[in-house]
Amino acid sequence: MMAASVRATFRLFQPLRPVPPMRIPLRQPTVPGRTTVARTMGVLPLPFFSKPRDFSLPNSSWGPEMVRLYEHYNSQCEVEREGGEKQKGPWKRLPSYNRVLKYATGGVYLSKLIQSKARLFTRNIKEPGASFEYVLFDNSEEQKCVGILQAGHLLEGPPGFVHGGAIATMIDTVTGAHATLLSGPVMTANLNINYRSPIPLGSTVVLESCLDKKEDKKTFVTCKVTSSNGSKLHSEATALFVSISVCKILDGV
Ligand SMILES: CCCCCCCCCCCC(=O)SCCNC(=O)CCNC(=O)[C@H](O)C(C)(C)COP(=O)(O)OP(=O)(O)OC[C@H]1O[C@@H](n2cnc3c(N)ncnc32)[C@H](O)[C@@H]1OP(=O)(O)O
Repeated sequence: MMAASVRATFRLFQPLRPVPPMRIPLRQPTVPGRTTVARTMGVLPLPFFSKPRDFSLPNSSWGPEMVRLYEHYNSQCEVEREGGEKQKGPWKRLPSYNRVLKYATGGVYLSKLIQSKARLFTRNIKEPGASFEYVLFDNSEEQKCVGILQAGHLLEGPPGFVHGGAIATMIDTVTGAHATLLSGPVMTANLNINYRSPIPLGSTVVLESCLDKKEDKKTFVTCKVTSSNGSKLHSEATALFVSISVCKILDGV
């Protein structure tokens, strides 16, 4: 029963809403004479009431190429018809938050404390521009998903260039989001990357994920990472995502 209602709200594997956070202890000393209600309000987590931050919106760290590409796709999310009426365009920007719903146990050994502190790997560094600055756009008609990435100074691998693991992370993120939109909840089963040319630290690159084929539980996608003007191929990848049942996530097995 519980699983069914959770399943309904968990459609599309939505990691998009904030988690009602854990109760946190009062930092200030308890005021003598406060009512029970007032004391309860005192320990209610503030973020519960606030709107979650969408990390895929422009910020001051974005360079001109990042902004240009964002505007290129964002302008195609809504198009103006004759007569000035607006309608949905071919692309859709995917919002991005740093926490996911915690219906899943994430493994039976994961403590409540760890769960309350969990953050999405690609969104866990607060300083704007320091690590992964990215935004995803989806084109369902063309079965394509595009990621625009500005790689910050904390992603260094070889001196002056982006770490291969960081590139893999972003390929997994773009293809994973794409496969989720195509097939519902999935896990990465296989990710195969050819690194063709290094990505300069601080530069902006484009990741393009395309559906290759779908076979039963399997969704195969390909991904190319190119320079912002498309002239240089940095990496190419193939990925296999296997559909999983929501119960698998819920039960942590
Ligand atoms: C807007 C949204 C944003 C969403 C934003 C999300 C972005 C982040 C995305 C990050 C995604 C991740 O990092 S996920 C984390 C990394 N991945 C994992 O930890 C996965 C660990 N592995 C597993 O849990 C499991 O092995 C699974 C789920 C992958 C598969 O297990 P299963 O469900 O039991 O499936 P199983 O029956 O064995 O296999 C089904 C079919 O797939 C094939 N198959 C299974 N594994 C493989 C494999 N490695 N290579 C080839 N083929 C395989 C089998 O042969 C079979 O084919 P046939 O016989 O039917 O032909």
